[in-house]
Amino acid sequence: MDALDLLINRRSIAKLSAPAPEGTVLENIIKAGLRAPDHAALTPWHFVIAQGEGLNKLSSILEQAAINSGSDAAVVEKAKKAPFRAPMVITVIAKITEHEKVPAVEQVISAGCAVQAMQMAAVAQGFQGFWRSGKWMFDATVKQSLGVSDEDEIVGFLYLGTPGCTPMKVPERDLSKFVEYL
Ligand SMILES: Cc1cc2nc3c(=O)[nH]c(=O)nc-3n(C[C@H](O)[C@H](O)[C@H](O)COP(=O)(O)O)c2cc1C
Repeated sequence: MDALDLLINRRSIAKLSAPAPEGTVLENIIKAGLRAPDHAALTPWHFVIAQGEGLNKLSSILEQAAINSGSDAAVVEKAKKAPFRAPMVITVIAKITEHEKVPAVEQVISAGCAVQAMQMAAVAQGFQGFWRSGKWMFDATVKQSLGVSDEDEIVGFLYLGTPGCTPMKVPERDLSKFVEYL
């Protein structure tokens, strides 16, 4: 797939089914994440891959977080079901290192770039993805259960799988509304 075509025409797909990427394809996805721009070579990335039994574990973690936060039954049920929207969910974590020249926000941005790169690598290899967030990213139960320390940040849940529909048309955007020249 042509790189520019991928960057310009990519879409996210929420409807994802099995199979999930595996083997070399999955390795390429992780490698793409590890090529995110990285000020001072801090490598501020950690990936927790859930598939199969891992999805059940993630589901239990989200369910427990919803219960602990006093959510009503519908919210607990929604949290419990969330991971099963794809055959694989990769939780992407920004591992923050204190550094005099690289503030935490730069490291979070780098981890965000990793998510984008991983989604693109999935698409380039015939799979698809959807970057999700939500309040559980910031939840103490979720962070603790996934081994995320207080100073580190979950930047997203990257859902990956085989596209279950054709992507929607790319929105037409008027460049002049987004760009100006000094
Ligand atoms: C940090 C981040 C978090 C997101 N979280 C969600 C989410 O929780 N739910 C959702 O429907 N879309 C979320 N999105 C947006 C989708 O991933 C997707 O980009 C959007 O549906 C637009 O589709 P497109 O990528 O095909 O343009 C998030 C995007 C980013 C960058």
